[in-house]
Amino acid sequence: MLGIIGIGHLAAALLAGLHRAGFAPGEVLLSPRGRAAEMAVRYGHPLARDNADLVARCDLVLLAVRPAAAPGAVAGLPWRARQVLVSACAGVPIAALDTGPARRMRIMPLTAAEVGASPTACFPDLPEARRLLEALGPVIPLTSEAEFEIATVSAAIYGWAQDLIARSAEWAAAQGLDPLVARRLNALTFAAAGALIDSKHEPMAQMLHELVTPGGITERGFQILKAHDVSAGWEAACDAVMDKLKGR
Ligand SMILES: O=C(O)[C@@H]1CCC=N1
Repeated sequence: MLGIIGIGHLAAALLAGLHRAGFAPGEVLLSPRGRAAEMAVRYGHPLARDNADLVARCDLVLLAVRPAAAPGAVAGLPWRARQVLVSACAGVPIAALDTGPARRMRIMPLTAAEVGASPTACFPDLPEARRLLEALGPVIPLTSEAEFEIATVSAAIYGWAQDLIARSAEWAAAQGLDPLVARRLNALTFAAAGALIDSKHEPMAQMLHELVTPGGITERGFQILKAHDVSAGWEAACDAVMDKLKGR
């Protein structure tokens, strides 16, 4: 059975993704706090008495509490060998999670798991968690915890991408486009850029070069973005996220 400790926004998205992928009510046990009661009613999953009860009854335990609470949430529970803890807590090193004989892995799912579209970074890639991860979207295995940490920055980029979509849609709506049309157009435009790049192997710079018509509209916008040093700001934001992750 899969147990989930920490039923907040992320777990709610993951539960929706699991439901969509066909996980049955009897396959998932929820720790009783946060939004657990609401999720139990929505999907029919039972509630554990407490975290010790959950760990005693589950082979796979997903941890989705706030990072600062992660070490305390797993310490002192009745962990056994052949059990796996899957931590979705950004920036919390494996070494900070004391699970005794149970194995540990880290994942960084996105809330798009709700629609089966989360590219979920993981380290190490333990087969016991494969069915769980594949239910959420494409699995991106990393080969070291240092690599995984770099991949974790994408979870912040995901938020910035949503902000760019929101601002582009708001701009278009302010110009007179129907707000729902603007929202859909911009969401699908960002998704389209990602889908094309992910489907090809040619250098991204070459793809962009082919896209940008000399003297055209994309080039005009790039001139303004460059004048505002947007690329430098973006890189500085990524650096700051990395520093924060390392400080946890
Ligand atoms: O902002 C955060 O720290 C978490 C990780 C990625 C999204 N939310």
